[in-house]
Amino acid sequence: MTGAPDASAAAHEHGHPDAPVLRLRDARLGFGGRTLWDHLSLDVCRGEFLAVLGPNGSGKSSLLRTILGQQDLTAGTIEFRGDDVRRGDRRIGYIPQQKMIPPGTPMRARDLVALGVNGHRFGLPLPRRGERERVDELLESVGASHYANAPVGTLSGGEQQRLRVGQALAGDPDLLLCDEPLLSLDLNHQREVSELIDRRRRTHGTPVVFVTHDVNPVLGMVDRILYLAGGQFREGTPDEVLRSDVLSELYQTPVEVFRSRGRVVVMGLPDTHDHHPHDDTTEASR
Ligand SMILES: Nc1ncnc2c1ncn2[C@@H]1O[C@H](COP(=O)(O)OP(=O)(O)OP(=O)(O)O)[C@@H](O)[C@H]1O
Repeated sequence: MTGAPDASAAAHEHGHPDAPVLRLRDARLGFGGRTLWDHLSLDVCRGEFLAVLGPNGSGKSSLLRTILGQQDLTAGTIEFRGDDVRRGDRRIGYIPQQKMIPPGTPMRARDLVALGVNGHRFGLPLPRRGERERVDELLESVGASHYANAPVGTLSGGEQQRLRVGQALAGDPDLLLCDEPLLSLDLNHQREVSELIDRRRRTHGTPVVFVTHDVNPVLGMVDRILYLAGGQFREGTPDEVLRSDVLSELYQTPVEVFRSRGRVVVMGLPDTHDHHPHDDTTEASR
């Protein structure tokens, strides 16, 4: 070490534009006798797209819950913008799995987005006029203006999911958490919704933590992968992690990773209790 100023250390000071937005140090999460992940140290910086992969039950959603302050770590620390995470922080936007809203639900498309703006659960409501303009702006930003007044239960899964993206952007978030937001969407809607998320990252630098079983729809956007399995994890670029040797070591069984036409295909995944039961070949990462 020299006496010269350490630029990378300075950049990690809270308030510095390059300081990590999210920082975990030596983090562990376990339930009962089971450890989901341990010694997890991770920085997520502005503009980054982190995909979180792994089989069922590996702790992907639980990781999001710790970031949302809904789940305490068993050990270690987690900070969002230099402070301990706290529940209900509006600076974190959350996009859940797409679940169909039943027809007949007495709510228009714009009402779903408005929930993110007028914040039934958070803070003071905006004046109605400002609220309406903000909702219009958000509807426009997710390409949903033309169905703004439609009953939400009559919309397709992809249309509803656009609204959830709009709702998540309402608080002008500094971090976007996505929990399998493309699940059960067709390929076109997968592309549209993932592009909306990626656009926010590119225009505002909002980092994205994206939980998914299938990395392929977002492979071109992903900077880094956190792959959880069997109480262990691997972290790195897609080229560093999505490799036969790395995943074989992680799963402790031979796994083969192929690239085909820009897609990742993983073969030989163990048929464990926490793995999707129906296949041992998948285009992705289960
Ligand atoms: N509060 C809790 N108490 C006890 N066990 C829990 C709790 N929350 C989660 N678990 C367990 O931790 C494991 C990981 O759950 P989690 O939902 O994070 O997995 P996941 O990787 O998101 O799985 P999936 O892909 O199926 O959504 C599961 O076995 C779950 O039952």
